[in-house]
Amino acid sequence: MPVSAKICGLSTPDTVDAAIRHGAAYLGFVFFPKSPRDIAPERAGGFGSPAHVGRVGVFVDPEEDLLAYAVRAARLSAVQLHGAETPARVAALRQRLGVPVWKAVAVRTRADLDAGRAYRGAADRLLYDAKPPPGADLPGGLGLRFDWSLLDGFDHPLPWLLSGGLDAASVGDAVGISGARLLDISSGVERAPGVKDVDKIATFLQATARL
Ligand SMILES: O=C(O)c1ccccc1N[C@@H]1O[C@H](COP(=O)(O)O)[C@@H](O)[C@H]1O
Repeated sequence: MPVSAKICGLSTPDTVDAAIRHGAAYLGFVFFPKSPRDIAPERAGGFGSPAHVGRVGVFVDPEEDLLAYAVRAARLSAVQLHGAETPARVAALRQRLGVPVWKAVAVRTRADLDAGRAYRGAADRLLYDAKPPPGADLPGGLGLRFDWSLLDGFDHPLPWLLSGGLDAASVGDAVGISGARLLDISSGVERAPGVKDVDKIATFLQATARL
């Protein structure tokens, strides 16, 4: 099975174009004012994309009105919830929004991975990301990794993707150790926080396509 990727935190036409041209399966847009990658829903909606490329909105404990508006304005095909959303809230939002919901699970230990089981029947997919340090400004997009070997042999409750500190140099090990078939990357294709780099996007997607 091929390995595919979501390029997250896009905010300019040239980087959206690079992600599409080099074969990203998903484009990610961050709707979180504290993030250097925050984008207005209407601006994200202005970026065209072919039907086979998904459009994922990243939110952190969002207000329902923002969510519903962003799904429409940015033409989202899925929503990624990266805060402390409970299984009940995830299930309710999934019903209300009518698009698949991905729930981020912050991982440092095996027990953290097990916490994702509570979202079976509520979320469509789990996204395993590194647990941020206490007091971090952001719950994701920090370029931090967790121990990928925790995923080796894990009995996943839902379809899943791997994120956290990926880059072109490490993606082979990340996939080999974790068994991931879908990856999510943000910092690893940037030249500064929030500034995506078209060459890094191309290199990462080319490295992923060779796996
Ligand atoms: O990218 C952000 O700014 C962000 C803000 C709030 C929640 C999640 C965010 N990004 C997600 O973080 C992971 C990992 O990113 P990185 O590759 O380690 O930089 C990824 O899932 C992004 O979707």
